[in-house]
Amino acid sequence: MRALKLHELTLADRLADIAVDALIDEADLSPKPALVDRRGNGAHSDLHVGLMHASALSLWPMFKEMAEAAIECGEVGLPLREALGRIGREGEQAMLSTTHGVNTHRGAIWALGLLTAAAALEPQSTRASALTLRAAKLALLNDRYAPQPLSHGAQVAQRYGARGAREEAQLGFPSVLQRGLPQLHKSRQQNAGEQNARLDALLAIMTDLADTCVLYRAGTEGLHAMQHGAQAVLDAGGSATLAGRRQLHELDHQLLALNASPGGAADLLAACLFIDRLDGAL
Ligand SMILES: CC(C)(COP(=O)(O)OP(=O)(O)OC[C@H]1O[C@@H](n2cnc3c(N)ncnc32)[C@H](O[C@H]2O[C@H](COP(=O)(O)OP(=O)(O)OP(=O)(O)O)[C@@H](O)[C@H]2O)[C@@H]1O)[C@@H](O)C(=O)NCCC(=O)NCCS
Ligand SMILES: Nc1ncnc2[nH]cnc12
Repeated sequence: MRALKLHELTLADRLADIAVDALIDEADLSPKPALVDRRGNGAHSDLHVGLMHASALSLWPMFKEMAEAAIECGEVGLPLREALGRIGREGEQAMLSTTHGVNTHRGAIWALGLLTAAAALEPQSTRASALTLRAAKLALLNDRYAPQPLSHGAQVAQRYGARGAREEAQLGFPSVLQRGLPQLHKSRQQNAGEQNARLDALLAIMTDLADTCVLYRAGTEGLHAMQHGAQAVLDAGGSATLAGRRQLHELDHQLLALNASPGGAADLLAACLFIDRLDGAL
């Protein structure tokens, strides 16, 4: 059989590769506070890094199908939004059957699904601001077939009036654009090293996010601990410094004690890594 050459990969193949790579890089990044990483399962009794990898890989066909739907539709509109909703729901089922029912990547399916479709629509225009604007326009469209389950996010919205994953996308991913990506670039410029730069980007996202996972598990006490603790690491010089590492260690302990897992921030770090990796890749 003839070997497949790299240039024969389709745009949809390459976007699915980049999305899955972003998820695997997020899972592997260590030490993340109270999240699953290479050290252990963080605040999750039912997760480990191998399951995060398996979950990420199970989503490759879904990301490819989302990119193909965007190429076929050719524009932001209801047909594409509803196709993404259907493909996303099927992807969630693939994820749940891989993880035996554990929600590993629901938020990531949403964020990376929108960004993958936005990139496939205009592969020559993947600058962060243009890409997130197209993704936001998609997120603002109402999928008529979306079920309205009483998700953790919906319960938290009722209880605290918090903005969740839907609003983050509809606003054009401000946590990624205004926090994660600038911090990633800043820490790289300061020669923090790639892993520390990614940790700093995660912490920057955590400083301001209304993470519905944290709110659901640990209420406003958990959210304040996450936001203030993340800011304290950055104020101490970031994860590449000794003082910053001490603060990071402290944050890990505090969040574990509160059972507060910043899963939404982890998904948005994956979105950040996806956008970063798109630069010049298509
Ligand atoms: C439009 C949807 C986002 C609707 O989903 P939902 O109503 O569920 O919205 P949220 O709960 O607000 O968010 C969904 C997931 O997004 C992550 N997230 C949380 N906060 C934010 C935030 N502020 N910004 C961005 N993203 C956020 C989070 O995902 C992570 O949490 C997972 C674990 O959470 P949970 O299930 O609560 O698990 P545990 O606490 O561990 O449970 P227990 O052990 O206690 O039982 C974690 O793995 C991360 O993934 C939220 O879960 C959208 O999802 C939707 O409509 N989907 C349907 C189909 C569709 O359209 N798909 C996309 C097409 S592009
Ligand atoms: N590394 C991680 N740990 C726990 N929940 C997550 N959701 C997405 N990534 C996660």
